[in-house]
Amino acid sequence: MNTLIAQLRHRLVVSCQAYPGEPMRSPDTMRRVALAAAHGGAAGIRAQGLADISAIRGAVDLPLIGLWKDGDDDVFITPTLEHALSVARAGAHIVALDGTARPRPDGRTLADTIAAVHQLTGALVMADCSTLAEGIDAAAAGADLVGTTLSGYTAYTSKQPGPDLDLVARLASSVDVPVVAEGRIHTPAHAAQALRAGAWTVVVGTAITHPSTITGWFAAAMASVAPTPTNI
Ligand SMILES: CC(=O)N[C@H](C=O)[C@@H](O)[C@H](O)[C@H](O)COP(=O)(O)O
Repeated sequence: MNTLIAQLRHRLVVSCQAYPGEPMRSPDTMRRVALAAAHGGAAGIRAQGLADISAIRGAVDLPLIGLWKDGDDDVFITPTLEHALSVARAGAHIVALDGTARPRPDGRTLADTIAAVHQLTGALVMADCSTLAEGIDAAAAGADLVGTTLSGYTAYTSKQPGPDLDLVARLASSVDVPVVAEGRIHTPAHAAQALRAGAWTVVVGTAITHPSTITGWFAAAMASVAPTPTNI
């Protein structure tokens, strides 16, 4: 077992991402968010974009999962081999890439892409999948970890309000590589359920590192309470 993967066993990975146009979209801000997550007990960090990956790698001494979201195509998470090599060279220990069966913009297969990342960089590969079949195929294609990241984000999967724990459980009993529970893990209880379902590690993003969304959750819950004469 690779030591980085062993370090993540039953531990929390915090995804530190801000989206285009958002106030927190800056490598230095994400570096600080990652440091805060490390301070709070995160065992690993997931980060998007070469500048963020590089800034976080220089500051936080934890396993780093890197990705590069690019393009308007269906396949947008580290869509090509060139993206994957850049992510590894920016400092990611683990390159997260689209692990679905959809055609990739550079025409390479998932297996070729994974083999080239291994050969040329020595980084590990996490395949972001949306179904059981994709996870099984990604493991067979050489992925070091398979994640449920894309469940609910492909045209052929439906988005549940919470995490896809059923997919976590079915993957965990079907593949020999560690399963990463990721996507809509919004509470500590969800994270514990994901471990019970067989996840090796759990990635939490929005619920820890995206204040705009979290603020929206609180505001919506409060807006749904109609004022009464006693609380006006
Ligand atoms: C589908 C997609 O693009 N997922 C991205 C992958 O890196 C991120 O936007 C998510 O924040 C991440 O997966 C963590 O999930 P959540 O924020 O739900 O805890």
